[in-house]
Amino acid sequence: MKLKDLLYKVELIEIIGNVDSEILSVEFDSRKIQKGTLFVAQSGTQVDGHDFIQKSIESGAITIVCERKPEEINPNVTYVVVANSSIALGIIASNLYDNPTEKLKLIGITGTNGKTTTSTLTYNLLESLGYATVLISTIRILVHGNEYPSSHTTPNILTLNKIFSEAVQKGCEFAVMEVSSHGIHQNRIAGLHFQIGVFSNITHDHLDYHKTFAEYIKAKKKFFDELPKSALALTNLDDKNGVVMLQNSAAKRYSYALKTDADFKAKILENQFDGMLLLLDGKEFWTPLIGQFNAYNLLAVYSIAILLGIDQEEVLTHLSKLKNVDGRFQTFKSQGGIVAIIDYAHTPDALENVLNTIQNIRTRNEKLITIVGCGGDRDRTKRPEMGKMAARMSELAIFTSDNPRSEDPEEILKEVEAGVEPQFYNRTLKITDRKEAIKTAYKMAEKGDIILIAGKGHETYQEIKGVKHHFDDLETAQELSNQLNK
Ligand SMILES: CC(=O)N[C@H]1[C@@H](OP(=O)(O)OP(=O)(O)OC[C@H]2O[C@@H](n3ccc(=O)[nH]c3=O)[C@H](O)[C@@H]2O)O[C@H](CO)[C@@H](O)[C@@H]1O[C@H](C)C(=O)N[C@@H](C)C(=O)N[C@H](CCC(=O)O)C(=O)O
Ligand SMILES: Nc1ncnc2c1ncn2[C@@H]1O[C@H](COP(=O)(O)OP(=O)(O)OP(=O)(O)O)[C@@H](O)[C@H]1O
Ligand SMILES: N[C@H](CCC[C@H](N)C(=O)O)C(=O)O
Ligand SMILES: [Mg+2]
Repeated sequence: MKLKDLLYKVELIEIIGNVDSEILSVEFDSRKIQKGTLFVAQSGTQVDGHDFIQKSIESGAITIVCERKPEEINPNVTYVVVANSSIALGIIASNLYDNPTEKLKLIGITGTNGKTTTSTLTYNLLESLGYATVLISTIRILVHGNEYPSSHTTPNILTLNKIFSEAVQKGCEFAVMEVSSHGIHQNRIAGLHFQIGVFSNITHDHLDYHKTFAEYIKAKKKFFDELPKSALALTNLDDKNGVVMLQNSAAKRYSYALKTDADFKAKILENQFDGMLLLLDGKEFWTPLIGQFNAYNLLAVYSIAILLGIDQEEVLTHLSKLKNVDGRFQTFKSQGGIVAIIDYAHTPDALENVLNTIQNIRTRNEKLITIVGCGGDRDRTKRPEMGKMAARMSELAIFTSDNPRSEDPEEILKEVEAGVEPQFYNRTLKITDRKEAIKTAYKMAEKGDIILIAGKGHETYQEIKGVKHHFDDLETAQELSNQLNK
């Protein structure tokens, strides 16, 4: 594509050189440059891409998009100076792939918890209704059933446009994606054309990155601030920040809630281990999904479908057939009658929600054993909070490793244990090896007891010092319960 076509709608400060050159590829990483590449230099959390401009030219870059021109100008290279490189990259990426999101109805879901669940359920609903759809999620990327590798909750903007463009070619009509706060803050969604923006909730997470809760809220709010007038914005009014999120949005506003008046409402009539009976927008509705948080997720999915103009009866019929998302309150009953619950709760709020859900359903004639840990190189302030919740709300809490990454697992666990209230000290154990922790839980459990294995959900690895070792909570629970005849 010609450089001038790629730069259409990019806010330019200065151009040095020829804009008629033919660009063969676009990259933001100097290590991936080939001949004829346009390199976008952007500053990051570790290094500044501007420091790699020279290297990228040596590797074949013929155009540099940057915020500051280098001191030395190469006469064979075109320099495009912009105010913000990552926003420019978003617009260039859209142009490169012929603006695919203008041809799709794109739904973006943001919030601390519930993004994967809500986006996956929305994808499953739309597909079951017969609409070809794209899903971009933490667990998987699906283009009308075809799976692509997924490494981030919100991939980079080049990958996103590439996938959306393939989706358009395959005839997809809808796209649903998770929008993470990192993604918003780093402009990984710049230039995308959203039809609906959804806010689920905001609680404690990622303060290592955003520093303060106010900055974290600001990052999420930016998504709604930037939605166009033609878009719809849907918020959860039961969340303290549900109103604030949309207050500066030009989009048409809608709301959902369980506890207050809203455009879309639901009420839990029955909540059991095998499902829930809901009153959804005035209609009784049975779902195999469990727990209040899933009532929110289902209500959000229902609202999205209605806002997309799909018939209510059809939506309810297909919605009631949707099953749990992998690793989200996934239950496994062993031959000895012990119930394991595998859940991705990795924030204090999610852990509290899951424990509350279990408390509301259990008979209390049984023990609840919670196995939990906290990730390394992630928000450390979550650790004592999660330790406190697990010990307070279970008969036994076993603290164990959850992707220690570059950190010492023992040190992470000390920070988790530090949150335990003194009256509950005798309810906790520390078993650093996750498999040993699960084994101990099964050894101590009897028929009818519940083991909550939290934090890793669908993950199939344990990341230690840069190496991902195979580890799967569900698989391990199945294997050990069998081995122990439990
Ligand atoms: C903290 C963070 O989000 N980092 C992301 C960010 O990297 P960065 O800003 O650190 O990049 P950097 O290394 O400083 O480099 C700056 C620039 O120089 C370029 N560079 C760098 C080196 C070089 O030799 N040449 C070169 O050109 C880089 O390509 C980049 O453009 O931009 C990269 C490219 O898009 C991401 O891969 C990377 O994700 C890292 C791996 C990551 O772990 N991110 C997590 C925290 C994340 O994004 N998580 C959220 C979900 C969180 C949640 O809600 O639970 C997600 O959306 O997945
Ligand atoms: N609507 C919700 N409100 C609060 N907690 C929820 C909600 N939905 C799910 N959870 C809890 O949070 C965990 C993570 O859910 P999910 O993966 O859907 O969230 P996410 O926002 O995609 O997370 P991530 O940011 O890590 O991608 C679940 O395992 C469950 O414990
Ligand atoms: N998207 C989240 C997932 C955390 C999952 C937990 N298992 C961990 O590794 O901390 C993150 O990267 O912070
Ligand atoms: Mg997710």
